[in-house]
Amino acid sequence: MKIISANQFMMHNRHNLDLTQQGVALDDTVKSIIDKVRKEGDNAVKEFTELFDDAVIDKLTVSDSEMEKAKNMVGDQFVESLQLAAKNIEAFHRNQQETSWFTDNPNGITLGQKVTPIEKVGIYIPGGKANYPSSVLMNAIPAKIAGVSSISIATPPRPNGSINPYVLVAASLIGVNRIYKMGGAQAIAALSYGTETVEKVYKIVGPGNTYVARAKKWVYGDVAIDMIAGPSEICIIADESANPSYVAADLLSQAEHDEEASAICITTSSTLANEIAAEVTKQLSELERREIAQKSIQNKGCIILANSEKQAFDLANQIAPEHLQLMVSNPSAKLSLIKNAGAIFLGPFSPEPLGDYLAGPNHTLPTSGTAKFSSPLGVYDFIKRSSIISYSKQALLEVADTIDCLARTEGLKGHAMSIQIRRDSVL
Ligand SMILES: NC(=O)c1ccc[n+]([C@@H]2O[C@H](COP(=O)([O-])OP(=O)(O)OC[C@H]3O[C@@H](n4cnc5c(N)ncnc54)[C@H](O)[C@@H]3O)[C@@H](O)[C@H]2O)c1
Ligand SMILES: N[C@H](CO)Cc1c[nH]c[nH+]1
Ligand SMILES: [Zn+2]
Repeated sequence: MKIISANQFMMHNRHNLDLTQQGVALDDTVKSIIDKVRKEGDNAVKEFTELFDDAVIDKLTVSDSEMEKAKNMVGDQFVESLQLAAKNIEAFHRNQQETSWFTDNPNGITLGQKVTPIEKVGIYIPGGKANYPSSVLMNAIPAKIAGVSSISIATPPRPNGSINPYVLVAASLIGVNRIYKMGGAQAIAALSYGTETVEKVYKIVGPGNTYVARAKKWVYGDVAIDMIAGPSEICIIADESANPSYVAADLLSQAEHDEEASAICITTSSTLANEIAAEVTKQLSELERREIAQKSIQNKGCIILANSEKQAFDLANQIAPEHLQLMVSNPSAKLSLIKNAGAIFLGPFSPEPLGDYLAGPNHTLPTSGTAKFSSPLGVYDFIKRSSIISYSKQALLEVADTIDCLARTEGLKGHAMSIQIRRDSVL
């Protein structure tokens, strides 16, 4: 793993931003997939599924018998683990529930905000390079708590046309309405615009690779999206108190997701930097997904040698990583230095995978620097708010002249008339 200075990192990043050709090619691919699915519906989805997932699909939906078969394929330990994770995720997300509120004033004015669940939601569950039953829990549980009545899952099929049984069992545990065998940009397009089989949804949530993340960006506006939740990222700020083997393991935990994943460590200690680099090499050789992790470490991984603690935190805020681990002494005292991160893990015994599976907070998190303005997925992503305004006759008469003045100033006589007609009818 390369060790570079903060300046080298900044230069490299600037250089990377200039490499827009890659982004343009990705956009062209994604846009052409979306257009074809809009025009040709199911047939296009099936064509892309054959091309990208190597699977020939007859029916796009998972049948009841496939669900039953999946339940017989998974072991008790998995189901028990899933149940414990679900319990923690539900308990955490219940705190995010929002309710309608109304303010009643004595002069006949009632104002308020009505909270309504979004009716139809599509959840993308990745499935290209790994299987993510945990993402089913992370996305479907907050949707259920919010009261979404129609939940559709889209996830890519395996080459034999089936869906991973662990994903199906997780979906059955939470109770979703339908599961579609489709992945990538074609799934995002089908959920956004509908096809003969796929029901159009109002909002799409869930993580995915660069094709999925980019497709969500392109359909935004025709449907809502949660955020850009693309290839996984971890940034670890470590000081001399950190155990290099823990740091290396945590970096690799995210590198193994995808060649496009990013694993970065920032430290002021060159001794620690060398120890972490050596550990990464050692632990890489023990990984099953060695090739993916190795490419990710080569492409996007680095250890940055900062010249001060302030520079370390400034850099982390600039990167705005999906996951930020503080492997420093007294980590909670440093929380106030962090402005941008999807999830923050404090101390040596709060490693990132704890959050991926079990702790309770959501693992669907903003990537690519979007933690500067986005939050983790939550119950709040599955609701919308409507304002409530109710005035009595008397209350309206008292403000009629004020509204009249403002409306006429804007040159909107129709607005003024709407008030005047009421005032004149009661005077
Ligand atoms: N940010 C988060 O919250 C979060 C959470 C979990 C996982 N992730 C990320 O999700 C991603 C999962 O990726 P994955 O690949 O395993 O599954 P995926 O389901 O996201 O992607 C697989 C799909 O990508 C499409 N695809 C692949 N190659 C293509 C090509 N050349 N042209 C067009 N389309 C192509 C195919 O349609 C395929 O079905 C990883 O990057 C992981 O790090 C992120
Ligand atoms: N680390 C991923 C989010 O970037 C979530 C995940 C699911 N399973 C394992 N990891
Ligand atoms: Zn992970």
